Amino acid sequence: MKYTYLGPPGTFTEAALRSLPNASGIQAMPRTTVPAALSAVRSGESDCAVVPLENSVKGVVPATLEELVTGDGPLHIEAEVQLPVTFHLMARPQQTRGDITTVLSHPHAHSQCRKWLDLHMPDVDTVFSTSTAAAARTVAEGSDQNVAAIASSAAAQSYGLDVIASDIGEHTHAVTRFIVVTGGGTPRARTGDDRTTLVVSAEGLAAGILVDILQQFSSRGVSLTGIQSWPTGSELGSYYFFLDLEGHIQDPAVTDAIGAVRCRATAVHVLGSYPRHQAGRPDSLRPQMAAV
Ligand SMILES: O=C(O)C(=O)C[C@]1(C(=O)O)C=C[C@@H](O)C=C1
Repeated sequence: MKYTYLGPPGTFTEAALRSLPNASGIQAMPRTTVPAALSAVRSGESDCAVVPLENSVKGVVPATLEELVTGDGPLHIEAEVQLPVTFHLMARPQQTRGDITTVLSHPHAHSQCRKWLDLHMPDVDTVFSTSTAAAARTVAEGSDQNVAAIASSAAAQSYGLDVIASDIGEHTHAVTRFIVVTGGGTPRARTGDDRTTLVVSAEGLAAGILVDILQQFSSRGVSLTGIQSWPTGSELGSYYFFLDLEGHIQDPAVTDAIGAVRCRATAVHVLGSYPRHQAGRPDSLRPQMAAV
């Protein structure tokens, strides 16, 4: 099985991929951006992509949401993985904090460490990179001694950097939710502890439509675990709604609620029903995944 992921090696996304139950049979193929990892799935170059979707501190990862909501071609969420993310400041060996004038990182990682930087290194410049590991690699391979990266301990090891400040994130227990995306295929079997993700478009519909849509879930006892809006691009105030809910598309209450939403919305696209992440659950991915 070929899996593209947000690389290079050493990203948190790679750690999520390596935590999958079928990881030993995966050919991991790093890509520079989330859209590139997902495009490979659409073109058939890879079977699956692992990408970050949201973080407990800084919220949704915009590049992933945009691709799921507006990208060309079918994408299907097959599984989710939640991983703790711990950020370290790292530099070339022998560099100290006082030598550093520029800090590189992914915008999501940087914003989780901004308070620490403001307090301890208020004068450094920030340069954004495509991922935390890309930042670490740039620091390791570049000629500038005065740069540091914010990345994982795995990235420090992979690129031969020294950690010069540990655990500098705003919240020590930050968690990122990653998703495994395929180009289609059969829905995951119901486990009894599932999540369903869908995109609802209510473009051009009357005021109050969002409340009406949400009521279709609450009146049937279906809990929403997340809602994000993404602009349709047609005019200010026009949105797609990205919904996460508890339950499987085959649960009667979920089927019924989605049917009622279809009657009200302009379009409904179910992105997937899949087991909710549980720490240590060995069956987050079905064993027959290899056959997808
Ligand atoms: O850059 C990485 O290591 C990633 O896997 C990306 C990413 C993100 O997109 O949010 C993943 C988790 C962290 O919140 C920071 C960065």
